[in-house]
Amino acid sequence: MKNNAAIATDVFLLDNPSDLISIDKWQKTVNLLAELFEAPAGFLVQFTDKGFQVTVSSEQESNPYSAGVIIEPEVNLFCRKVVETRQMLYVDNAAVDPRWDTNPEVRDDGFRSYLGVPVFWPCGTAFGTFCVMDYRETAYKHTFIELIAQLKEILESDLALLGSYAQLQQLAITDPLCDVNNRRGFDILAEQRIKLAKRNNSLLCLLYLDIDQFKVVNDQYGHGIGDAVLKQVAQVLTETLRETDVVGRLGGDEFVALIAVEDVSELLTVKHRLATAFESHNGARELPQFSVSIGSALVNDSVTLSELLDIADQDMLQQKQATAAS
Ligand SMILES: Nc1nc2c(ncn2[C@@H]2O[C@H](COP(=O)(O)OP(=O)(O)OP(=O)(O)O)[C@@H](O)[C@H]2O)c(=O)[nH]1
Repeated sequence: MKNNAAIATDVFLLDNPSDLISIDKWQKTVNLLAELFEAPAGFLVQFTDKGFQVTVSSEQESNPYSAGVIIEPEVNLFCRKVVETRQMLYVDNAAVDPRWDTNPEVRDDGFRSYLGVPVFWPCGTAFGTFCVMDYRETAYKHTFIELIAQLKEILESDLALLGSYAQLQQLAITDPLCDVNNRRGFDILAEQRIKLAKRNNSLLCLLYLDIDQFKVVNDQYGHGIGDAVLKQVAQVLTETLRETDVVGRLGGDEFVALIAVEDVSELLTVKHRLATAFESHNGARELPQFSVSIGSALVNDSVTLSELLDIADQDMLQQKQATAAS
C-alpha cells in the first residue's frame, strides 16, 4: 500500500460530489458557452472507463442530453476523439465526413457541428470535454475557438482545487517518513475495514510490530540510520502484505497492519513470511542488523479497534520478552 492516490479520477464526479465544486457555477459556464455560440447544446462531459457522462448540460429545450446520461466508452462520439487525442476538435459539418456516420449524435440526433476542448485533471489525466454542438453547419471564428479554451480554464481551476484538497487530505493521514498511514489514517481505514469484515463475516487480524532495541540503533548509528531502518520496516510490510491490507505507523518504532486471512493457520504463515522478509532484508542492505517483535489479535464481533490494538500490543510484548529471555 502506498499513499499516493490523491484524487479519484476514475469515479464520476456526479457520483462523488464535493463541496469544493459549485455545479451551479459550472451550469452557468455551460449555459454561457451555449449562448455565446448560439448553439442548441453545450456540455461538460466526464470520461471514465465506464463511459462518457454528461456532468453539466446547457439548460435548453433543444438539448437532447441531460446531466447524468452515460454513453458507453466504445461509441464513436466526438468527445471520445477529443479524449483520445487530448486535442481540440472542430467538425463544422459532420454530414460530409464519413468518419462520423456511426456517431449516434449525428446519425440519430441530427447534429452537424461539434467544437470541443479537452478538460484535464490537475495530474494531467483527461477529465473529459467541454463542448458545443449544433444541428446546423457552423463556421466559428478563431476568436470563438479561443473563447472556449478560456472558459474551460474556469472548470480546470476548480478541478485543481479539488486536487490540492485531496492532496492535503492525503498528507494529513500519511506518515511522511515511511509513506504509510499515520495513526489517524490507520484508524480511519481500519474502522472501515472492520465494519465491512463483520458484515461479510470475513476474518481479519491485527498485527502489531515493534523493532527490538531500536533505541540502541539510534544511539549507535545515529538518527539517519534509525530513520532508514524505520523506512525499511515499512517497505517490508508493504511489499510482503497484500495491497488491500492496511499498513500504518503508530509512531516511534511501532507499526501495525490489518490483514485479511482465511483462518488462523494463514495468520501463522503471514507472520512467518514477514519474519523471513525482515531477515533477508537484514542480510541484503547496508543497515545494522535488527529484529522485529510481532504480536497479533483476531477481530471478532464485539471487539473495538482500540481493544484490538491493546490485545495485539500485549501479545507483541510477550513475544519480545520471550525473545529477550531466550
Ligand atoms: N530515528 C528515529 N528514531 C525514532 C523516531 N521516532 C522515535 N524514535 C526513537 O525510537 C526509540 C524507541 O525506543 P523504545 O520505545 O525505548 O523502544 P526500543 O529501544 O525499541 O526498546 P524495546 O521496544 O523494548 O525493544 C526511541 O529512542 C526514540 O527516540 C524516528 O522518527 N526516527
